[in-house]
Amino acid sequence: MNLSGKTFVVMGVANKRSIAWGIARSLHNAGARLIFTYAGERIESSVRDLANSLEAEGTLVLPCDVTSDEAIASCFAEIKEAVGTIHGLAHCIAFAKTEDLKGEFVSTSRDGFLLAQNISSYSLTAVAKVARELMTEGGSIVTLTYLGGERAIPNYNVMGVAKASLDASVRYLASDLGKDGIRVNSISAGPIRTLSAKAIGEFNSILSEIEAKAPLRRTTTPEEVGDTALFLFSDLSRGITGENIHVDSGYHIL
Ligand SMILES: NC(=O)c1ccc[n+]([C@@H]2O[C@H](COP(=O)([O-])OP(=O)(O)OC[C@H]3O[C@@H](n4cnc5c(N)ncnc54)[C@H](O)[C@@H]3O)[C@@H](O)[C@H]2O)c1
Repeated sequence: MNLSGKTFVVMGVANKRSIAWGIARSLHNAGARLIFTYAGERIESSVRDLANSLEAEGTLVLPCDVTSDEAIASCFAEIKEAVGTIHGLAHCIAFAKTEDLKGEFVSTSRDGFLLAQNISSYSLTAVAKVARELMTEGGSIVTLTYLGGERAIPNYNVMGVAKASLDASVRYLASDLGKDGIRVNSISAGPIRTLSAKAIGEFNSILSEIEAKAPLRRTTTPEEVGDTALFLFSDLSRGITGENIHVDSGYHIL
């Protein structure tokens, strides 16, 4: 797989456990140039350290809080100025209030519901709108979803509803952007212990269930997700758009 000469935006690295970091490493190993975006000064140094550890020329690290259209516009204006054209974008962003990731979904507040939808689902459309302008040679957009958007999974609650909306957005965006040669797909990752996952109630028991019952009898790694993203970013997947690929040791078939 050779992506040298191509530039990819990776949104959502927080630390070395982030799935976005797994995707970044797969892209980097294939020779791609990377642009990282992050939200909040709190994680800036961690993202910069990881980006520097790649020792790759031309890597950029830019702020982009996806709740702000102005922040998205200014981030992509900077990207345009620096590289002109991008070939792909990894959207690895989600957030919900901890209190909405346990107990009964029926207790979800209006605020909590809208917050999860805004950051975890609408942001894909907000970003695709501006990224499209930079994908002048066509492109590939990949987002991350979870089985909790297809089924009611205990504690996933408000995030499951946000993922269902994200999954539908993938189909509508794929339908709109196909004529520009831009493909839009998702990866439904099996549970991985990351910063965001820590907020989900009884996450350890979800991991144990996968180890005990998934066809492959093991949990998913960020590297496995990264390599599937690499496939979706490459020409090998040129006929695929609007699709969701489960990278979950086969758990979803049960
Ligand atoms: N970890 C899992 O088990 C799992 C499984 C399936 C899907 N996913 C999805 O993978 C994606 C990445 O999550 P992760 O598990 O790697 O956790 P993570 O905590 O490493 O990444 C989540 C990222 O979202 C970013 N983010 C939150 N609010 C933001 C905002 N307003 N603007 C910009 N960025 C913002 C955070 O800064 C962080 O970098 C998420 O969409 C998550 O739902 C995770």
